Amino acid sequence: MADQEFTYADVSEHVSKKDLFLVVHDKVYNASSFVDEHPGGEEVLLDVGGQDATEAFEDVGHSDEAREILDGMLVGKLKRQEGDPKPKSYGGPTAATTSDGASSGVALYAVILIGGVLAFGAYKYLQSSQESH
Ligand code: HEM
Repeated sequence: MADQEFTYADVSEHVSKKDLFLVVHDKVYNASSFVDEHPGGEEVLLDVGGQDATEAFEDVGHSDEAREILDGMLVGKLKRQEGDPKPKSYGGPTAATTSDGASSGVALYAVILIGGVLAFGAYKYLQSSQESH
């Protein structure tokens, strides 16, 4: 049963609470038995029913236990077809923000440093021009 292949069209037919399929990392899961038990609430699962839930699932940073529950609900693989949405590539929750944060941090540091050097230069200049009188 878990070797079965589903297209997006197949998956998108299972969107009710009693019959809820979702896709995580190109695998198809039947989450109907779990909807009522989900600690994050049934609403979020119903929201991604019949769709690719990879991003939503990974964004939350689910535990290994959550992944085991997911494994237990596996019904098959997603069969991609032309015209399907692209696979969601997932680089981790902080991959993009970390590098952004680092570069703007360096820029800020440079501005402070240059400002400090200029102020020190001006101070020295004023001092020396006062002494020469
Ligand atoms: C069928 C797929 C899913 C399974 C098996 C699952 C399972 C779990 C489990 C076991 C927890 C408890 C905390 C943990 O162990 O990480 C949890 C929490 C949570 N889940 Fe899911 N989840 C699924 C899909 C989703 C999706 C698609 C969302 C969408 C945003 C979501 C949102 C949340 C949130 C917000 C919490 C935190 C609840 C809290 O701590 O109050 N989950 N989930």
